[in-house]
Amino acid sequence: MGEQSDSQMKIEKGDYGYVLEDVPHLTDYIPNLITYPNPMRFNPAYSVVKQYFVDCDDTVPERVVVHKNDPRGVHFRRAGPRQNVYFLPDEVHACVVTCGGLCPGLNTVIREIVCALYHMYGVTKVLGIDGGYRGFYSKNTITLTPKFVNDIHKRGGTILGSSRGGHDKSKIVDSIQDRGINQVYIIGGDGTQKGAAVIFEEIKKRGIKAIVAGIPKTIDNDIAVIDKSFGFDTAVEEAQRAINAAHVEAESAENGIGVVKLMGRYSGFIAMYATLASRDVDLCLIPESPFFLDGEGGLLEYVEKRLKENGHMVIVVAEGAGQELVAQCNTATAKDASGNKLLKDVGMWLSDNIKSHFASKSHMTITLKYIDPTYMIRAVPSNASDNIYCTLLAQSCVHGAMAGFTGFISGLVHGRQTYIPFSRIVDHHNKVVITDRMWARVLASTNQPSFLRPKELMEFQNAEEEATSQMSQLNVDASNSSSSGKN
Ligand SMILES: Nc1ncnc2c1ncn2[C@@H]1O[C@H](COP(=O)(O)OP(=O)(O)O)[C@@H](O)[C@H]1O
Ligand SMILES: O=P(O)(O)OC[C@H]1O[C@](O)(COP(=O)(O)O)[C@@H](O)[C@@H]1O
Ligand SMILES: [Mg+2]
Repeated sequence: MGEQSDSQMKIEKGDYGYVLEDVPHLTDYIPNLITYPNPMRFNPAYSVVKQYFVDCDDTVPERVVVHKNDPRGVHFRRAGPRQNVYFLPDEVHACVVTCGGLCPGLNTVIREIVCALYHMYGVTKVLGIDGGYRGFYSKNTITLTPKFVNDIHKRGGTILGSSRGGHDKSKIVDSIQDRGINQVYIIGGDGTQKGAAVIFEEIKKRGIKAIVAGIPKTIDNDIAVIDKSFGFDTAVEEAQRAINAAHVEAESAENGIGVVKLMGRYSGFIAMYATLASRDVDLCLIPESPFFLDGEGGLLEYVEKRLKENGHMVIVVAEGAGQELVAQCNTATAKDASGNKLLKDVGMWLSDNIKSHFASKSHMTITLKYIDPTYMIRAVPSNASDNIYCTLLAQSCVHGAMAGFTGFISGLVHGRQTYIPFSRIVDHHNKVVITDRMWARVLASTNQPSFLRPKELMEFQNAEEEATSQMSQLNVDASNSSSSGKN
């Protein structure tokens, strides 16, 4: 664990500032590989589709809102089946592993990888790795067939099990080599994909003809570049049940307060979208937006005001919100087996603080109910729209592997399936931008104060401006260095 991959970015430049951030291919390190016609050509379901195969030059832009004279900017390779493949069906020995925290849709992704391999490419050797990365070297494998995975998308969790920690590069690659595995499908979040990048580098170093392909997973929806992560829709939907319960409890008591804690370690996407969807929330707290409790303009003043106005209120708090405040009264820090910081329970802390604030106010008795549905949300099966999304991600991943691409994740960019290099998603977390329109919509819907003093607001706006200008500069640089044409 904790190793860095040393993968060099594969960049191709074109006219008008066009940049392709490409993904590695088996032929980068194994020359003269034989190709075969894609077996889908002979599949009655797909052979009727006009232009079913993706043109090898198709790419997808990272930015779609542009000005007239902007350079064309960064692009990713479009995912999908290719005319030719680098594996014969009988030659493929695939495996699937799930790592990190649970997320709705894991089973659907497993199911669809197995079914795509079997039904689209005629592959019949697919193994499940039991219990995350450590399962490669410490557990027996599970044979995966379409029959075995037939119903699993209706269940939450992962039939393969998952874990944190246990990433031992040499043991994992030894196991891949010893078993003759040549397609490794790795489903997991940023930590998992860092581990996948390390495995890819080692496989390349050993010169093995084996693909490493990732499917990004996190319920927090904070993976960079992609439109959204699978399971996020389901999580937002499921969060409504908790918010509804909090609202019912709050409404039924005099000065009732319902507090709901939702997941979001570094980002408040679930809290933000669940709040916007619900319309019953009066206060939404996320890690990206600082707040304070006491004094003028503080959270407790707002709670008091809202109760006086409305007689009840609902608060949604993301687990990573206000951690610096919680840490002031509880400084112990611990990490999980993967090295992620373990968070303090902000929901409990907030509830205690609200209760003790009102305990000293005899004229205002409150009833506060704290609901922590986090693991209940994570454990549900994916909803219909996530099921379709998981299917497309899994199929794209299999197409990419059969076409010989490796060291990539499949992800949706502006509604198109793409192949993205590991390095683009592991070094950066998406965050809610609190100077953006979406957060403004939340503030408008809850009517909560922003808790930002003018100086803090200026700092946020400046940071945002700087990030935007850095992005523009990157595009100008890309444009300048490629103005001489393709290289
Ligand atoms: N920098 C890293 N290098 C190699 N493996 C890592 C790295 N970070 C995390 N991992 C491994 O990835 C797996 C999942 O990581 P974790 O952070 O728990 O979840 P997630 O993938 O959801 O972010 C664990 O088995 C962990 O050991
Ligand atoms: O209790 P666990 O299993 O460590 O999971 C808690 C964490 O998992 C998450 O749901 C998602 O994290 P990962 O994407 O890294 O798995 C976080 O929101 C949460 O902090
Ligand atoms: Mg993570």
